[in-house]
Amino acid sequence: MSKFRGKNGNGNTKAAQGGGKSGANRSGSQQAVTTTAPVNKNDDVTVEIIGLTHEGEGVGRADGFTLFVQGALPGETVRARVMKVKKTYGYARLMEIVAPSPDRVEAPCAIYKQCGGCQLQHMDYAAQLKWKRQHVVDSLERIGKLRVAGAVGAADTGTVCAGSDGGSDVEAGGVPGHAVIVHPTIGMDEPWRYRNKASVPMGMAVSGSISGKDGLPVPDLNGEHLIGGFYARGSHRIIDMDECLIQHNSNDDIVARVKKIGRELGITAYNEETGQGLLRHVMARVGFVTGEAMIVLITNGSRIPNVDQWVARIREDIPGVMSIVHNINKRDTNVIFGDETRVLWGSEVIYDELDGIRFAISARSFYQVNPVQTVELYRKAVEYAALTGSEQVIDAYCGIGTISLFLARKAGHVHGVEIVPEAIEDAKRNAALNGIANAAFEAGPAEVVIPRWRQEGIVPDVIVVDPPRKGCDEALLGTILAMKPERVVYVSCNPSTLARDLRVLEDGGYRTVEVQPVDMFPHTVHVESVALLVRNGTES
Ligand SMILES: C[S@@+](CC[C@H](N)C(=O)[O-])C[C@H]1O[C@@H](n2cnc3c(N)ncnc32)[C@H](O)[C@@H]1O
Repeated sequence: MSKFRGKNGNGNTKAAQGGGKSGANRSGSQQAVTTTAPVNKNDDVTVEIIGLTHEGEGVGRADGFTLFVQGALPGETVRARVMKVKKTYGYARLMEIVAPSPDRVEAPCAIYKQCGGCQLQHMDYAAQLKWKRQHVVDSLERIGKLRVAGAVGAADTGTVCAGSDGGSDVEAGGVPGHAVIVHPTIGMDEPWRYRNKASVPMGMAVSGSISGKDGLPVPDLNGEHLIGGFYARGSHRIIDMDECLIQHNSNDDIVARVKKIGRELGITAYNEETGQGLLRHVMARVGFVTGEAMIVLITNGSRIPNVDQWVARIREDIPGVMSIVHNINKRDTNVIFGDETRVLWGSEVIYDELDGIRFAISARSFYQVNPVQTVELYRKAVEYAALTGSEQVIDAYCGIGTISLFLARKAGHVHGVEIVPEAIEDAKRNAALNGIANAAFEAGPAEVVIPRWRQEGIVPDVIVVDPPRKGCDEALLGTILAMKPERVVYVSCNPSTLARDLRVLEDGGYRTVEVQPVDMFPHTVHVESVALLVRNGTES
């Protein structure tokens, strides 16, 4: 039962039923019960929250009308102010928690409410893990039309699909057939300070009482100074910050010091509206095992004024930095990196280790951001591959060869493919660095390279895929079906595209046996999973 009480003097009193059986969705493609919204902008309403969207917003309903309330948890009664009303749903701002959920905790981050980086700090960690598993289950059922063992259906478990991730056009509930086991999410013992990489956007703010080194005033840039932090929720407004509780301390320290040096040298930040200004992002990366750090200055221009001073000051002020890199991005884009990268000082790469394997990582290469959980994820992928030492394995979307080298320790031969040429250079270097001779790498789109490998006669026993959020290319899925490996191991950072692709593989003759969610991103809504598929008829 959800209660909505209008308070804006428009004469409406809202009282309504909530808790329908199917998931809410913003696109309105499901049955829209109400065409005229029973609430108006600026109404203060009391809402019982019945679920959580995949973006982490609480969901309340009135007569089938849905309100999304950021910061509210399932089971809570909250007072919220209606901010936006669309035809079949609206958004409301959390004003007061009338009756809290037992899963509610105090978010420890001082800027949690403004910052868009984390979405679940207000939820107990054990509840986050449970919710993430349910998110995977929902996606498999709704999008993949898979039957999940022991699943009771999304609407009964308080999870609501927001629709924007592709879950809107199918009904809740699984289909008859084999049941997929979805394991409890593997969480962290210490779910803070887990990120090894920070990519921090830079901006300008009106100067206050900022002083430079030795208390000297910083150069006057029309009364403004350099700031840097993450974007406010749902905007490109930068929240200046010096501490992020999910970042490794080294990254916080680096970004804070680089900002300070930048201020003292009179560096301007790029303004995405005018296209003027220099510094766009500062990226800091640290090897958890080695302690080696890399700094990347991403600028809107080829020349950094006082570059020698920059480098000298960074080296002087920040111990542990092994690599200072400059990347040039002059484009009007949200993409962080441009195409031109050069080393300003030190090494082109830093090193880190995962499960005893050493990796060289260059500025633009993908490297999982949570190394503790990465080891869990990769061990599970290797377990699912069930290698005996003789198998031919393809690792598609291999990045710098991380999973490939884990697999190579147990396989006959691993063929890795990745679209970023620098990452493939790193992968080759990494194989050599670890004395691994049974792994070869090729740069190019997986959907082009793997069909060619097929023509060349490569017959894989196992194919591992770890695509970006958009999932596997259709042509690649077709090639996997044509190559008929005994096992497919699918590593995914997006349950929606995972479910979509599992359906294609199931229809092509594979059976999804089990899925293991892994919490790579505590306190955010993101969840990583690894799925095992076997070819029908190859396993009882
Ligand atoms: C989620 S990351 C996984 C990387 C690696 N498996 C790891 O765990 O570090 C996805 C990778 O796919 C690469 N990629 C994106 N599109 C691709 C494509 N069409 N073909 C091959 N690689 C691609 C990206 O550059 C990125 O390195």
